[in-house]
Amino acid sequence: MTLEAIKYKAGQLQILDQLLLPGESKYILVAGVKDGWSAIHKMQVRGAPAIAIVGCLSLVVEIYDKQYDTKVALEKELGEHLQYLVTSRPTAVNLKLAADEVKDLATSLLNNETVNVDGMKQEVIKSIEQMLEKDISDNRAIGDNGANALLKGIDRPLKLLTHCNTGSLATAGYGTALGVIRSVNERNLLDHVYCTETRPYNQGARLTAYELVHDKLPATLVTDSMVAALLNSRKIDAIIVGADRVAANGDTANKIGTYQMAVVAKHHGVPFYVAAPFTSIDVAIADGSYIKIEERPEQELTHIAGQRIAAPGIGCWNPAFDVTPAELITGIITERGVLKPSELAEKVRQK
Ligand SMILES: CSC[C@H]1O[C@H](OP(=O)(O)O)[C@H](O)[C@@H]1O
Repeated sequence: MTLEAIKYKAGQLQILDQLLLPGESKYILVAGVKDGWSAIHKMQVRGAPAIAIVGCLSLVVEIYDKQYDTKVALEKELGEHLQYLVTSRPTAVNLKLAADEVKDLATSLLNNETVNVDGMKQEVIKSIEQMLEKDISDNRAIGDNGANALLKGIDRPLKLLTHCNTGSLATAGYGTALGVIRSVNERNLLDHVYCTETRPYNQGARLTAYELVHDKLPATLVTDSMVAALLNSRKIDAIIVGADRVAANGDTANKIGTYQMAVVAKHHGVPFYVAAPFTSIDVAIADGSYIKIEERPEQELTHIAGQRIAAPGIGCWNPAFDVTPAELITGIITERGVLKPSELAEKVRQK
């Protein structure tokens, strides 16, 4: 079993085809931005941070062996590729923020007369390659900050519930919400983790269960519809989920089903945490009403592994995400600490 979603070295990029998991562990080559766009759009690679890293690394693959006559030509091509890549999936903000950073770097290098075109290309490649290590270090920090928050005032093992997949298969490694669960376990204070199957793409049943079994964590798979019964019958200490886009007021877009879990958590007095790096926070939007929610093909709802499970002819609605209002969120666990939703915008501006 492998948990490395992304394999990159010196301009060569491969991704673990997550559409085949858990049955088959197969890497596919990403030979440039068209492959990158397609792999993200088809969800062969998914997860907000992983989408940003694979999108940008596909750009590195695209330009790695190319020669450019001028910095203007290089900057123009970078902008065109990045504009294309960000159309692969609309809800997670990470790829857009990463693309903006690369574009800003390219513009800065274009205007720096001490840098030639080859130097500009190498600087852009280096900045993107660094995203891999930074994501892993961010996730480790999120894990520690989250474990500290969940265990504050508690000296017994925890029962936790999570949704979708937020582990090594959604990031460059370790994970966000699943990283917190890993950090709690590293302190020998994880009693049990419950993961939802996360219909219709089944990231929980196919991917999170895969990671939990790989790590030999005490875990139980439940259906999305069991969350209320689970909180009503077993003492769950906290729910912890990931994020695809957090607005300035703390409203959070995450996998469909997250919102109703937050409502149930409120009803049962269970703390509800979002774990996300600052690369998932979009202070350019005031609240969750501005977040575009991706709608996916109905086949993802009507079929499982190519087998039809829904009556032919039935209409379908398949939003991939929903928005949890900030007032239902206990805290947002980031690499820079655990923030109340109301503290977010100021903390991000402090950069
Ligand atoms: C670590 S962010 C993971 C985030 O992304 C997932 O969505 P998808 O599988 O459609 O890319 C889900 O919302 C997770 O919380």
